[in-house]
Amino acid sequence: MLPATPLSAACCNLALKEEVLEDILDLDLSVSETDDFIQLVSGEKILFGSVPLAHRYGGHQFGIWADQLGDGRAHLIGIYMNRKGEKWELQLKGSGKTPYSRHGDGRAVLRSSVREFLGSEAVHHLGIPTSRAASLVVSDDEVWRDQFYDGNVVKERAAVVLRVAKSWFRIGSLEILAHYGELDLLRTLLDFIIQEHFPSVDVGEPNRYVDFFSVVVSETAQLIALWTSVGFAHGVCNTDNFSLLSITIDYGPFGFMEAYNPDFVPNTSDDERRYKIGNQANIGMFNLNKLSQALNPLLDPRQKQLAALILEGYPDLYYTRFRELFKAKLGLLGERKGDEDLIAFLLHLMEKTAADFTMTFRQLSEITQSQLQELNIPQQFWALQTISKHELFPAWVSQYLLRLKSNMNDSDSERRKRMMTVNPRYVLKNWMAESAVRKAERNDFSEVRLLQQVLQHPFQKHSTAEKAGYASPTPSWAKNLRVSCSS
Ligand SMILES: Nc1ncnc2c1ncn2[C@@H]1O[C@H](COP(=O)(O)OP(=O)(O)OP(=O)(O)O)[C@@H](O)[C@H]1O
Repeated sequence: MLPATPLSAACCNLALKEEVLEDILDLDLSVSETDDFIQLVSGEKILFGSVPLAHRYGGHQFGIWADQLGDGRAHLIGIYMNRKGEKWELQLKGSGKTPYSRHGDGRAVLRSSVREFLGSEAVHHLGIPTSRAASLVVSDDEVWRDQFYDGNVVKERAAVVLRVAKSWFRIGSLEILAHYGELDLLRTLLDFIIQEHFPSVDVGEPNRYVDFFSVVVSETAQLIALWTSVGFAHGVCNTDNFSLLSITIDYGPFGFMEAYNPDFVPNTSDDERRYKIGNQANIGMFNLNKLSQALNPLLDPRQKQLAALILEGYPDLYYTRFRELFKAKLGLLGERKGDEDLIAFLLHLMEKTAADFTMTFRQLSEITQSQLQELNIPQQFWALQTISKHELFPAWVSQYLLRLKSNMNDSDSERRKRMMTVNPRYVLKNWMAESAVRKAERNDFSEVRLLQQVLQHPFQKHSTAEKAGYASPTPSWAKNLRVSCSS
C-alpha cells in the first residue's frame, strides 16, 4: 500500500467536472458535498479495498534516455467499472511523494493543475482521445517552484487533480523493462495490456506484439493529426508522455496555437524547439521507433522486419488523416486533384500574415461564399481580415470557390453548417487559462467554471464567452505569455 500525502485541512476550493463524475464514475453530484468525497479527492482517504500504487516507467526525454522515472507525484487509487461496463483507472496527481519522486516534492501547483483540469476536458470536447479530469482541489499548502529555471523560486499553492483514463501505460512503461532486460515482466505486462485494451489483437496469436504495434502506430498517427487539426501543441512529447492507448496524457506546458506558425512551441523551456507543433508528427515517428525497440527482444527476425515495415507506413497514415481533417475543415467533399495544394496555400498565407489559426478556419465556416467572392470581409471576421492583407489572398479565394463548386449535392448553408461542426469557435488559448489561473490564485474560481462550460461546447456560440472575448483577438496583455514545464 502506498499512502498519499493529503493536502492540509486548509483545503479550500474545489472544482468539479459534473459530466465525468456522473457519466464515468456514476456519482450523483450531491456526493461532492460530503466530507468523504473531499477526503478522497485530496488524498486523505482511500476507498475500501483500494491498494494505491505508483507505476514505474522510464523514457526518452528530449531525445535522450532518462532512465527510471515513474509516477513521482501521482497515485493510482483504483479501477472503477462503471454502469456501462467501462473500466477507468483513477489517479490523483499532486498527491505527494512516491518511490519514484527522486528529488521532487510529489506536489503539483495550482497553475498547472488548473491547466490540466481545463485542458484535458477541452481536448475531450474537441473529439480527441484524452485522459479526463473529475475534480480539482486547492489548498493553502506551500510549494516552492523555480518556474522558469532562472533562480527565481517563489511560493505557490498545492493542488490535487483526480484524473481518469482507460489506462495510464506509456511507451516508457515498456522501455524500462526492455532496457533492464526484464523480459518476462515485459511479456506479462504486454499480454495484460493487449488483453485489457486491444480487443482487435488476439493475445493467443504468436504475432500479437506486431499486431499490437500496428494498432499503436495507426492510432498515434491519428492522434497527432487530430492535434494538428486544432492547433494543439502537446509541449513535452517525451516517450514517457506518450500513451500506449494513444490518448493525450500529461498536460504540462501544452498550448493551442494562436497565430499560425509551424515553429510554435508552448514550452518556454524547449530552447531547441524540438516539440514545436510542426515537428510533432516526426516526434511521433521517433517515439514509435523507441516503442519498436522496446518490443524487439520479444520478436523473431521476421516479426522485426514486419514491425519495421509497419513503422515505415506511419508517415502515410499521418498524411492521409491530416488531409482528411483539413479537407473537412475547408468543407471540401470528394477527392480532387489539387486539394493538398489548396490547403498548403492557405496555411502559407496564414503563416505569412500571422493569422489566428482557430478563427481563420472558424470564420471561413461562418462567412458566405458571396461575401468571400466580393472580398468584402465584414469586421467581425477579424482573422480573415488579417489574412486578406496578403496579396495572394484573392487568388486563394478564387481557387477555393472554384473547388467548392465541385462539391456534389452541397449548398452554401450546408457547407457552413458542416464546417462549424469541425472548426471550433473556442479553444483553451494560453491567455484564457492564464486569466483563470490568476483569478483562482485569489480564490476566485468563476473563470475556471466559465471556461469549463464554454469548452464543453466549443463549436457553439456562447454569449458569455463572446463577452469574455474568447472568440476575439488575443488581448495585448497576453502577447508574450510564458508557459513552463516546471509544474
Ligand atoms: N514535483 C514532483 N515531485 C515528484 N516527481 C515529479 C515532480 N514533478 C515531476 N515529477 C516526475 O518527473 C517525471 C517527468 O515529469 P512530467 O511533468 O513529465 O510528468 P507529470 O506531469 O508529473 O506526470 P504525468 O505524465 O503522469 O502527467 C515524472 O516521472 C513525474 O512524476
